[in-house]
Amino acid sequence: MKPSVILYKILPDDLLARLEQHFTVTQFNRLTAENRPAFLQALEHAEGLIGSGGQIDKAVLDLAPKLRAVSTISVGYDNFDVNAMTERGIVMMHTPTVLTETVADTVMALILSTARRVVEVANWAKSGQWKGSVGSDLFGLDVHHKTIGILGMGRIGLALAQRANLGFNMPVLYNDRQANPAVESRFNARFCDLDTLLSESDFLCISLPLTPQTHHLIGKDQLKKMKPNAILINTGRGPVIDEAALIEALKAGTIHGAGLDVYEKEPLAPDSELFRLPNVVALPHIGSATHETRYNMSACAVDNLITALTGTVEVNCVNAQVLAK
Ligand SMILES: NC(=O)C1=CN([C@@H]2O[C@H](COP(=O)(O)OP(=O)(O)OC[C@H]3O[C@@H](n4cnc5c(N)ncnc54)[C@H](O)[C@@H]3O)[C@@H](O)[C@H]2O)C=CC1
Ligand SMILES: O=C(O)C(=O)CO
Repeated sequence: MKPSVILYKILPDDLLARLEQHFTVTQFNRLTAENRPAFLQALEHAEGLIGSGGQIDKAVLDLAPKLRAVSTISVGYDNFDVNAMTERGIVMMHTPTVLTETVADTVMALILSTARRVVEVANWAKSGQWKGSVGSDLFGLDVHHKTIGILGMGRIGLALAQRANLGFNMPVLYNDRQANPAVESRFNARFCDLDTLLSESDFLCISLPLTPQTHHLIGKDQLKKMKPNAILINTGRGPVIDEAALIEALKAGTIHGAGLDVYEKEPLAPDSELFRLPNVVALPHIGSATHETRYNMSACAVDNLITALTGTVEVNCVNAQVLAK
Protein backbone atom coordinates (compact mmCIF):
# COMPACT_ATOMS: atom_id res chain seq x y z
CA MET A 1 0.00 0.00 0.00
CA LYS A 2 1.24 3.50 -0.82
CA PRO A 3 1.98 5.79 2.15
CA SER A 4 -0.68 8.46 2.86
CA VAL A 5 0.38 12.07 2.59
CA ILE A 6 -1.41 15.37 3.02
CA LEU A 7 -0.80 18.06 0.41
CA TYR A 8 -1.87 21.56 1.47
CA LYS A 9 -0.97 23.63 -1.57
CA ILE A 10 -2.01 23.62 -5.23
CA LEU A 11 0.65 21.89 -7.33
CA PRO A 12 1.15 21.98 -11.12
CA ASP A 13 -0.49 18.89 -12.70
CA ASP A 14 2.76 17.11 -13.53
CA LEU A 15 4.04 17.48 -9.96
CA LEU A 16 0.76 16.29 -8.48
CA ALA A 17 0.98 13.27 -10.77
CA ARG A 18 4.56 12.63 -9.58
CA LEU A 19 3.41 12.78 -5.96
CA GLU A 20 0.48 10.44 -6.68
CA GLN A 21 2.79 7.85 -8.25
CA HIS A 22 4.31 7.33 -4.83
CA PHE A 23 1.58 8.26 -2.36
CA THR A 24 -2.13 8.29 -1.63
CA VAL A 25 -2.72 12.04 -1.52
CA THR A 26 -5.30 13.93 0.54
CA GLN A 27 -5.34 17.44 -0.88
CA PHE A 28 -6.25 20.83 0.61
CA ASN A 29 -5.62 23.86 -1.60
CA ARG A 30 -4.19 25.65 1.43
CA LEU A 31 -4.79 25.70 5.17
CA THR A 32 -7.76 27.85 6.16
CA ALA A 33 -9.93 28.22 9.26
CA GLU A 34 -12.73 26.52 7.28
CA ASN A 35 -10.82 23.38 6.34
CA ARG A 36 -8.88 23.09 9.61
CA PRO A 37 -11.17 20.43 11.17
CA ALA A 38 -10.82 18.23 8.04
CA PHE A 39 -7.05 18.81 7.97
CA LEU A 40 -6.67 17.88 11.64
CA GLN A 41 -8.74 14.74 11.09
CA ALA A 42 -6.67 13.69 8.06
CA LEU A 43 -3.49 13.84 10.17
CA GLU A 44 -4.45 10.57 11.86
CA HIS A 45 -3.30 8.51 8.84
CA ALA A 46 -0.63 10.83 7.39
CA GLU A 47 2.94 9.61 7.00
CA GLY A 48 3.95 12.74 5.12
CA LEU A 49 2.99 16.41 4.90
CA ILE A 50 3.78 18.77 2.04
CA GLY A 51 2.75 22.39 1.58
CA SER A 52 3.55 25.91 2.74
CA GLY A 53 2.19 28.40 5.25
CA GLY A 54 0.29 27.64 8.44
CA GLN A 55 1.63 26.84 11.88
CA ILE A 56 2.64 23.21 12.29
CA ASP A 57 3.18 23.13 16.03
CA LYS A 58 3.41 20.32 18.58
CA ALA A 59 -0.36 20.19 19.07
CA VAL A 60 -0.80 19.57 15.33
CA LEU A 61 2.03 17.04 15.22
CA ASP A 62 0.52 15.16 18.15
CA LEU A 63 -2.52 14.45 15.98
CA ALA A 64 -0.29 12.69 13.43
CA PRO A 65 1.02 9.52 15.15
CA LYS A 66 2.27 7.97 11.89
CA LEU A 67 4.06 11.06 10.58
CA ARG A 68 7.59 10.35 9.24
CA ALA A 69 8.42 13.33 7.03
CA VAL A 70 7.41 16.94 6.46
CA SER A 71 8.34 18.83 3.29
CA THR A 72 7.83 22.59 3.22
CA ILE A 73 7.66 24.43 -0.10
CA SER A 74 9.91 27.19 1.25
CA VAL A 75 13.41 27.64 2.54
CA GLY A 76 12.21 29.24 5.80
CA TYR A 77 10.80 26.79 8.34
CA ASP A 78 10.13 29.00 11.37
CA ASN A 79 6.43 28.02 11.31
CA PHE A 80 7.29 24.41 12.22
CA ASP A 81 8.15 22.99 15.62
CA VAL A 82 11.33 21.33 14.42
CA ASN A 83 12.38 20.32 17.95
CA ALA A 84 9.17 18.38 18.42
CA MET A 85 9.75 16.67 15.07
CA THR A 86 13.33 15.83 15.91
CA GLU A 87 12.28 14.27 19.21
CA ARG A 88 9.91 12.00 17.32
CA GLY A 89 12.37 11.22 14.51
CA ILE A 90 10.29 13.07 11.89
CA VAL A 91 12.41 14.32 8.98
CA MET A 92 11.99 18.03 8.13
CA MET A 93 12.82 18.98 4.52
CA HIS A 94 12.97 22.44 2.84
CA THR A 95 13.82 24.04 -0.51
CA PRO A 96 17.05 26.03 -0.31
CA THR A 97 19.07 27.12 -3.37
CA VAL A 98 16.29 26.91 -5.99
CA LEU A 99 14.96 30.33 -4.92
CA THR A 100 18.18 32.09 -3.95
CA GLU A 101 18.76 34.12 -7.13
CA THR A 102 15.11 35.13 -7.43
CA VAL A 103 14.96 36.45 -3.86
CA ALA A 104 18.22 38.38 -4.40
CA ASP A 105 16.57 39.96 -7.46
CA THR A 106 13.64 40.99 -5.24
CA VAL A 107 16.04 42.65 -2.80
CA MET A 108 17.57 44.64 -5.66
CA ALA A 109 14.06 45.60 -6.81
CA LEU A 110 13.32 46.92 -3.31
CA ILE A 111 16.62 48.80 -3.12
CA LEU A 112 16.03 50.49 -6.48
CA SER A 113 12.35 51.19 -5.97
CA THR A 114 12.82 52.76 -2.53
CA ALA A 115 15.91 54.79 -3.42
CA ARG A 116 14.56 56.01 -6.77
CA ARG A 117 10.96 56.25 -5.54
CA VAL A 118 9.80 54.18 -8.50
CA VAL A 119 6.28 53.35 -7.25
CA GLU A 120 5.59 56.83 -5.87
CA VAL A 121 6.77 58.68 -8.98
CA ALA A 122 5.02 56.30 -11.41
CA ASN A 123 1.75 56.79 -9.49
CA TRP A 124 2.31 60.57 -9.55
CA ALA A 125 2.71 60.52 -13.35
CA LYS A 126 -0.24 58.17 -13.80
CA SER A 127 -2.46 60.51 -11.79
CA GLY A 128 -2.00 63.26 -14.40
CA GLN A 129 0.43 65.46 -12.46
CA TRP A 130 3.27 65.29 -15.01
CA LYS A 131 3.16 68.75 -16.60
CA GLY A 132 6.89 69.38 -17.07
CA SER A 133 10.25 68.07 -15.94
CA VAL A 134 10.17 66.88 -12.34
CA GLY A 135 11.48 69.07 -9.55
CA SER A 136 13.76 68.17 -6.67
CA ASP A 137 10.74 67.21 -4.57
CA LEU A 138 10.63 63.99 -6.61
CA PHE A 139 14.36 63.29 -6.78
CA GLY A 140 15.64 60.04 -5.33
CA LEU A 141 18.94 58.81 -3.96
CA ASP A 142 21.75 57.12 -5.87
CA VAL A 143 22.24 53.39 -5.41
CA HIS A 144 25.53 52.77 -7.23
CA HIS A 145 28.69 53.17 -5.13
CA LYS A 146 26.68 53.38 -1.88
CA THR A 147 27.52 50.97 0.94
CA ILE A 148 25.33 47.92 1.24
CA GLY A 149 25.11 46.20 4.61
CA ILE A 150 23.95 42.60 4.54
CA LEU A 151 22.60 41.13 7.76
CA GLY A 152 22.65 37.35 7.20
CA MET A 153 25.36 36.37 4.70
CA GLY A 154 23.89 33.00 3.73
CA ARG A 155 22.78 31.86 0.28
CA ILE A 156 20.58 34.89 -0.43
CA GLY A 157 23.02 37.32 1.19
CA LEU A 158 25.81 36.08 -1.06
CA ALA A 159 23.69 36.35 -4.23
CA LEU A 160 22.83 39.90 -3.14
CA ALA A 161 26.49 40.78 -2.54
CA GLN A 162 27.27 39.62 -6.08
CA ARG A 163 24.59 41.85 -7.62
CA ALA A 164 25.43 44.87 -5.47
CA ASN A 165 29.20 44.67 -5.74
CA LEU A 166 29.74 43.51 -9.32
CA GLY A 167 26.66 45.17 -10.80
CA PHE A 168 26.37 48.42 -8.84
CA ASN A 169 29.92 48.95 -7.57
CA MET A 170 28.68 48.94 -3.98
CA PRO A 171 31.14 48.28 -1.14
CA VAL A 172 29.80 45.35 0.93
CA LEU A 173 29.66 45.17 4.74
CA TYR A 174 28.11 42.18 6.43
CA ASN A 175 27.26 40.60 9.74
CA ASP A 176 26.54 36.94 10.37
CA ARG A 177 27.15 34.35 13.06
CA GLN A 178 30.37 33.54 11.26
CA ALA A 179 32.65 35.13 8.67
CA ASN A 180 32.29 33.95 5.08
CA PRO A 181 35.75 33.90 3.40
CA ALA A 182 34.22 33.26 -0.06
CA VAL A 183 32.23 36.48 0.02
CA GLU A 184 35.25 38.40 1.30
CA SER A 185 37.53 37.23 -1.50
CA ARG A 186 34.95 37.42 -4.31
CA PHE A 187 33.29 40.73 -3.45
CA ASN A 188 35.79 42.37 -1.13
CA ALA A 189 33.14 42.21 1.60
CA ARG A 190 34.04 43.31 5.13
CA PHE A 191 32.76 41.43 8.20
CA CYS A 192 31.68 43.73 11.04
CA ASP A 193 29.62 43.78 14.22
CA LEU A 194 25.96 44.76 14.16
CA ASP A 195 26.56 48.30 15.45
CA THR A 196 29.07 49.01 12.69
CA LEU A 197 26.70 47.56 10.11
CA LEU A 198 23.91 49.81 11.38
CA SER A 199 25.97 52.98 11.44
CA GLU A 200 27.86 52.56 8.14
CA SER A 201 25.28 51.07 5.76
CA ASP A 202 23.39 53.16 3.22
CA PHE A 203 21.20 50.15 2.46
CA LEU A 204 20.78 47.69 5.31
CA CYS A 205 19.39 44.45 3.87
CA ILE A 206 18.08 41.71 6.16
CA SER A 207 18.24 38.13 4.87
CA LEU A 208 18.04 36.35 8.20
CA PRO A 209 15.87 33.43 9.24
CA LEU A 210 13.44 33.95 12.13
CA THR A 211 14.83 32.34 15.29
CA PRO A 212 14.65 33.21 18.99
CA GLN A 213 17.97 35.05 18.50
CA THR A 214 16.81 37.14 15.51
CA HIS A 215 13.34 38.03 16.84
CA HIS A 216 13.20 41.86 17.13
CA LEU A 217 16.94 42.05 16.49
CA ILE A 218 16.20 45.43 14.91
CA GLY A 219 14.26 47.70 17.27
CA LYS A 220 14.18 51.33 18.35
CA ASP A 221 17.77 51.41 19.62
CA GLN A 222 19.18 49.81 16.47
CA LEU A 223 17.17 52.09 14.14
CA LYS A 224 18.60 55.11 15.99
CA LYS A 225 22.11 53.94 15.09
CA MET A 226 21.36 54.04 11.35
CA LYS A 227 22.15 57.01 9.08
CA PRO A 228 19.24 59.42 8.52
CA ASN A 229 19.49 58.81 4.77
CA ALA A 230 19.73 55.02 5.12
CA ILE A 231 17.15 52.62 3.71
CA LEU A 232 16.16 49.40 5.49
CA ILE A 233 15.22 46.38 3.37
CA ASN A 234 13.71 43.23 4.87
CA THR A 235 13.12 40.06 2.87
CA GLY A 236 14.00 37.68 5.73
CA ARG A 237 11.08 37.42 8.15
CA GLY A 238 8.90 40.23 9.50
CA PRO A 239 9.41 39.64 13.24
CA VAL A 240 13.17 40.25 12.87
CA ILE A 241 12.15 43.93 12.97
CA ASP A 242 10.03 45.54 15.69
CA GLU A 243 7.43 46.87 13.24
CA ALA A 244 5.99 49.52 15.59
CA ALA A 245 9.48 50.93 16.15
CA LEU A 246 10.11 50.91 12.39
CA ILE A 247 6.92 52.87 11.70
CA GLU A 248 7.93 55.45 14.30
CA ALA A 249 11.42 55.74 12.79
CA LEU A 250 10.00 56.19 9.28
CA LYS A 251 7.58 58.88 10.46
CA ALA A 252 10.21 60.70 12.51
CA GLY A 253 12.82 60.66 9.74
CA THR A 254 15.23 58.58 11.84
CA ILE A 255 15.83 56.63 8.61
CA HIS A 256 15.03 57.62 5.03
CA GLY A 257 12.83 54.72 3.92
CA ALA A 258 12.09 51.03 3.93
CA GLY A 259 11.50 48.29 1.39
CA LEU A 260 9.61 45.37 2.88
CA ASP A 261 8.46 41.97 1.68
CA VAL A 262 7.72 40.40 5.08
CA TYR A 263 5.81 41.56 8.16
CA GLU A 264 5.16 40.68 11.78
CA LYS A 265 1.69 39.45 10.79
CA GLU A 266 0.88 38.38 7.24
CA PRO A 267 -1.13 39.34 5.28
CA LEU A 268 -0.33 42.88 6.43
CA ALA A 269 -3.56 44.60 7.57
CA PRO A 270 -4.97 46.87 4.84
CA ASP A 271 -5.01 49.78 7.31
CA SER A 272 -1.33 49.38 8.25
CA GLU A 273 0.57 52.65 8.21
CA LEU A 274 3.22 50.88 6.15
CA PHE A 275 0.85 51.03 3.18
CA ARG A 276 0.36 54.78 3.62
CA LEU A 277 3.88 56.05 4.26
CA PRO A 278 5.34 57.48 1.03
CA ASN A 279 8.86 56.39 1.97
CA VAL A 280 7.87 52.70 2.13
CA VAL A 281 7.56 50.12 -0.62
CA ALA A 282 5.51 47.28 0.89
CA LEU A 283 5.35 44.08 -1.17
CA PRO A 284 3.03 41.15 -0.38
CA HIS A 285 5.72 38.51 0.37
CA ILE A 286 6.68 37.92 -3.27
CA GLY A 287 10.41 37.30 -2.75
CA SER A 288 10.38 33.99 -4.62
CA ALA A 289 7.17 34.53 -6.59
CA THR A 290 8.12 33.96 -10.22
CA HIS A 291 6.59 31.23 -12.36
CA GLU A 292 9.94 29.49 -12.77
CA THR A 293 11.04 29.62 -9.16
CA ARG A 294 7.70 28.68 -7.61
CA TYR A 295 7.63 25.65 -9.96
CA ASN A 296 11.17 24.70 -8.99
CA MET A 297 10.37 25.04 -5.28
CA SER A 298 7.35 22.75 -5.64
CA ALA A 299 9.36 20.22 -7.64
CA CYS A 300 12.12 20.28 -5.04
CA ALA A 301 9.61 19.78 -2.21
CA VAL A 302 7.91 16.87 -4.01
CA ASP A 303 11.27 15.19 -4.60
CA ASN A 304 12.24 15.88 -0.99
CA LEU A 305 9.15 14.07 0.30
CA ILE A 306 9.62 11.12 -2.05
CA THR A 307 13.22 10.78 -0.93
CA ALA A 308 12.37 11.16 2.75
CA LEU A 309 9.63 8.52 2.69
CA THR A 310 11.01 6.09 0.12
CA GLY A 311 14.75 6.69 -0.30
CA THR A 312 17.92 7.98 1.32
CA VAL A 313 18.02 11.65 2.31
CA GLU A 314 21.24 13.41 1.35
CA VAL A 315 20.25 17.07 0.96
CA ASN A 316 17.66 19.63 2.07
CA CYS A 317 17.07 18.17 5.53
CA VAL A 318 17.03 20.70 8.39
CA ASN A 319 17.23 18.14 11.21
CA ALA A 320 19.83 15.73 9.85
CA GLN A 321 20.34 14.30 13.36
CA VAL A 322 17.17 12.22 12.91
CA LEU A 323 18.76 10.43 9.93
CA ALA A 324 21.48 9.00 12.13
CA LYS A 325 18.94 7.45 14.53
N1 LIG B 1 10.75 37.05 1.30
C1 LIG B 1 10.74 35.82 0.79
O1 LIG B 1 9.93 35.48 -0.06
C2 LIG B 1 11.78 34.86 1.22
C3 LIG B 1 12.34 34.93 2.47
N2 LIG B 1 13.32 34.05 2.84
C4 LIG B 1 13.92 34.19 4.16
O2 LIG B 1 15.32 34.37 3.99
C5 LIG B 1 16.00 33.59 4.95
C6 LIG B 1 17.41 33.31 4.51
O3 LIG B 1 17.42 32.39 3.44
P1 LIG B 1 18.82 31.74 2.96
O4 LIG B 1 19.78 32.82 2.60
O5 LIG B 1 18.51 30.71 1.96
O6 LIG B 1 19.27 31.06 4.33
P2 LIG B 1 20.74 30.75 4.84
O7 LIG B 1 20.58 29.80 5.97
O8 LIG B 1 21.62 30.38 3.70
O9 LIG B 1 21.24 32.19 5.38
C7 LIG B 1 20.88 32.72 6.61
C8 LIG B 1 22.12 33.34 7.24
O10 LIG B 1 21.71 34.02 8.44
C9 LIG B 1 22.74 33.79 9.40
N3 LIG B 1 22.22 33.96 10.76
C10 LIG B 1 21.33 33.20 11.43
N4 LIG B 1 21.10 33.70 12.65
C11 LIG B 1 21.88 34.80 12.77
C12 LIG B 1 22.07 35.76 13.80
N5 LIG B 1 21.46 35.66 15.00
N6 LIG B 1 22.93 36.78 13.56
C13 LIG B 1 23.60 36.88 12.39
N7 LIG B 1 23.44 36.00 11.36
C14 LIG B 1 22.59 34.99 11.56
C15 LIG B 1 23.20 32.35 9.16
O11 LIG B 1 24.46 32.09 9.71
C16 LIG B 1 23.17 32.30 7.63
O12 LIG B 1 24.43 32.64 7.08
C17 LIG B 1 15.10 32.35 5.12
O13 LIG B 1 15.30 31.72 6.35
C18 LIG B 1 13.71 32.95 5.01
O14 LIG B 1 13.25 33.33 6.28
C19 LIG B 1 13.77 33.10 1.98
C20 LIG B 1 13.22 32.98 0.75
C21 LIG B 1 12.16 33.81 0.27
O1 LIG C 1 10.90 30.22 1.02
C1 LIG C 1 10.60 31.04 1.91
O2 LIG C 1 11.07 30.95 3.05
C2 LIG C 1 9.64 32.10 1.62
O3 LIG C 1 9.46 32.98 2.39
C3 LIG C 1 8.86 32.07 0.37
O4 LIG C 1 9.61 31.85 -0.73
